[in-house]
Amino acid sequence: MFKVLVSDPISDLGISLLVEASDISIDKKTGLSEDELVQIIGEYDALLVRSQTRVTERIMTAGKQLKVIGRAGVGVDNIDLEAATKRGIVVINAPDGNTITTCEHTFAMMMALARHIPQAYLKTVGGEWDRKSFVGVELRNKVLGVLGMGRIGSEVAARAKAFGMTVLGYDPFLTEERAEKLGVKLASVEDVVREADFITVHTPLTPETRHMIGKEQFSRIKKGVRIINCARGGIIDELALVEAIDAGIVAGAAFDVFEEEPPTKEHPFLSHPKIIVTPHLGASTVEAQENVAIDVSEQLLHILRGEPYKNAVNMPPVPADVLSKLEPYFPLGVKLGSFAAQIASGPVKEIVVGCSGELADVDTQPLTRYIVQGVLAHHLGSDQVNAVNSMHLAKTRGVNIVVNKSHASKGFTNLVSVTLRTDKEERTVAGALLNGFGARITQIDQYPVDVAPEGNLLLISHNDKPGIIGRVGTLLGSNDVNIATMQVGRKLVGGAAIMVLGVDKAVPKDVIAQVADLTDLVTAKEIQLY
Ligand SMILES: NC(=O)C1=CN([C@@H]2O[C@H](COP(=O)(O)OP(=O)(O)OC[C@H]3O[C@@H](n4cnc5c(N)ncnc54)[C@H](O)[C@@H]3O)[C@@H](O)[C@H]2O)C=CC1
Ligand SMILES: O=C(O)C(=O)COP(=O)(O)O
Repeated sequence: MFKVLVSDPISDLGISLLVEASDISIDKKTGLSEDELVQIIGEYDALLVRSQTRVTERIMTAGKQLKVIGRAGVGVDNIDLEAATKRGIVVINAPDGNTITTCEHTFAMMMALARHIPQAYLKTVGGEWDRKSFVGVELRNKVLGVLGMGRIGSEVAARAKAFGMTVLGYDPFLTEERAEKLGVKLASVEDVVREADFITVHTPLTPETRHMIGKEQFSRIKKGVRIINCARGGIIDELALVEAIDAGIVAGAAFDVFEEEPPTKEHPFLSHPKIIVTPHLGASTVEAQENVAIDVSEQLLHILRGEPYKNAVNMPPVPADVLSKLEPYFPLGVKLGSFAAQIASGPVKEIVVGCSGELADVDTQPLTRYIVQGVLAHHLGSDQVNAVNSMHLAKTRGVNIVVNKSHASKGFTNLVSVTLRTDKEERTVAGALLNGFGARITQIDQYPVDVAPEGNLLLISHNDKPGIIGRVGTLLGSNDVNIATMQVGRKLVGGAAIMVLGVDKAVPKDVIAQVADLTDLVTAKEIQLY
């Protein structure tokens, strides 16, 4: 008998599959503190949650029998994935079941914002008949900027067209062809900021999306814009938004999510007349809750019964014999993928994986999964992509995967390479495991290098002229950026060259811009590999 603990409000109908299963017993205990969960989790094989329960490492350590954590929804930012993976606990989510519901909530918020419905309601039920203060705006003929064109963003775009809106879409995976299919104009964040009358965000919260609309964007944003966030708190800088509204730049905002949930009573959104809020209700419909609970219950049963399953967010199942040969290459694969994703500009259309040397005789499919994970995680968020779901995600986003194998490995026992083909360019990174030295990046584009793939790196392309290294070093030094390692690569004396610097901390954006402005510098890009 497997014991399942449901610790958040989850649809009864959705989990009827579990309730009726003869090998499952279910306990529902919602609203427990971490201490209370730690006390009881030891007897359970599975934990079923939404976003309220924070599944911490402490809870997992106490969950000695815990085999699976099911998230009835999309975001798994409330679950410590690393801790789960370390313990072999499979984390599954239900990414498709609440798409439409959240999209519809976005429209509810957009229309409530355009027509001041919450504010007008409050006055009316308070006994006032105020028809002057709440003159709204139409959606028709307005420009809607959608940042994040995944499941929810694409549905929002489709419905916006029915309202007669022009849709500008931005997503690192949005190609010209897909944009055309969706009837959306492919745009940059900058285009959206400058042109949109309404902006809605539908990305995960990642280091890249955090404050993607912040102080800097508000300084250029179209006057009178209205902003909606039904994705994750923190994508829009909350304080900068309040300032922009108070300065008369932004006309209003509608937020379902907060940087800290629940927000404190003093949170400026809660008393602002131009900001409307809901308490993370995006996924809260009868239908969505049934859908996500059914999805996650089905998978949970498969996992507990040892059957194949989908949508595992964390655990890569690799056969033992293959694992022993390939495992050392998995971290290198993720880092090569991530490195390539960080240097390539434009939506990725194709990932070409090269495995040469002894690896040519091994089933390298699991390694490919890790490389694709590295590429996709840079944009989709490292909590959403893993070696189990990376190929599926690449497929659903129309990214083609090609694998080339060869016994010739340029003097290395094994060489792994990743080439990304985007709308704009083709970029290659290769690496190997060197005896006694560990993982190394051995090639960037056409240049041979020897770089440890870790920490903060600065990739500079420049003209091979005397003095350039000194100028870069002086500029970084004067900005308190310490250079730990340096590699220079070139094909021809005096020709195009690259420099890869390992630096002790993240380099501020303005310093990178100054580096890029140096004489004989072509580009400067920071790469983070963790
Ligand atoms: N308010 C609520 O109750 C709910 C919130 N959500 C949240 O909504 C968000 C979107 O969910 P889905 O559409 O299902 O996810 P998805 O994974 O299908 O779409 C996210 C998209 O964001 C894109 N993206 C990543 N970085 C980006 C960047 N820097 N700029 C622009 N786009 C970027 C990705 O390429 C991807 O296409 C997630 O954060 C999810 O947790 C989802 C359901 C309910
Ligand atoms: O699915 C998601 O990402 C959500 O944010 C929904 O959260 P919830 O299940 O309503 O607590």
